[in-house]
Amino acid sequence: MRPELSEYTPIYSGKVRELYEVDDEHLLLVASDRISAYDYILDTPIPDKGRVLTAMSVFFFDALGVPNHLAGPADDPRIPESVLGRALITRRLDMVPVECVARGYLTGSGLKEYRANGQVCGVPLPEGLVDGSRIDPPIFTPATKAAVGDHDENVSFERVAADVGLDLATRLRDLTLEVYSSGADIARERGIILADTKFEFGHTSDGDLLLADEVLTPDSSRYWDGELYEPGKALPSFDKQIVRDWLTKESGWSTDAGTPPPALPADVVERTRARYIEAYERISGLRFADWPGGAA
Ligand SMILES: N#Cc1c(N)ncnc1-c1cnn(Cc2cccc(F)c2)c1
Repeated sequence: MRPELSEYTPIYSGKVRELYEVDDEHLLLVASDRISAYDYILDTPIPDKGRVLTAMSVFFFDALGVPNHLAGPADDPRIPESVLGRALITRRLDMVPVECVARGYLTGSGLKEYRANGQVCGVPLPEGLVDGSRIDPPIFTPATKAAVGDHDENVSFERVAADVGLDLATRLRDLTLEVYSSGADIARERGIILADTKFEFGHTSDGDLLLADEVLTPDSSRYWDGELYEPGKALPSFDKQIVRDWLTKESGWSTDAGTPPPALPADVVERTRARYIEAYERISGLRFADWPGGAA
């Protein structure tokens, strides 16, 4: 008999995820079906988004073989039925207060910084790069965790070293670039570009540094369709572009409307759900139908 979610103490609620205390040593990390666009949490959920992104994290945790915070399987008996398939039991860690970002392509806030001063987080880049240019080898572009509702602030490696010490900053950088490169290689072989990603790490009570949070999901990474990739062209998001295009080109809403986006039509929801499943099945080579928590 599985416990009820109400038996666990909620300790954090993010835009699309929640964190609960299971016991002194363990947490329950829950991924919702909520989707965000243009800094809004949309009213319409995407069915199975939480389960697909949880399955993606588990695939990459297993594939990358890096010591991590997972403390049980996807069907662990401590996981309540109501969140089965979109929740994981993890070890409770002392989290390192650094958003560990790796970039293999120039876009977003990195592109904005580059256009202003030719570098990203203090890392100089060659002249002449454009939106979507490959950065090879990838670069470590850390950020400080923002308060709820704010954007993270890009910081230099030197600032991270000042905050957490040079040894730990160096380990965070090396691990971030190693894990990103390995994951991006796996995805690229299957036709999906992981342009960038954000990792979080934490320490056990024994002082071991573990990879935590979610790993290489479409919510923590930019997913691009490898078949469409060419530098200099605004690159659509593999998973979110259907929603973005409907909102800005068909719904009558605009990003400067000052009002929340409208509810999504059923076909946009279903096509978006299908894109998440397609990304998972292409990258993992597994069937989403085999993942726990599906309709009985
Ligand atoms: N992972 C992890 C983790 C851990 N293993 N131990 C202690 N703290 C965290 C932790 C704290 N904040 N977050 C972000 C986060 C993740 C998921 C859902 C949320 F609501 C919020 C993660």
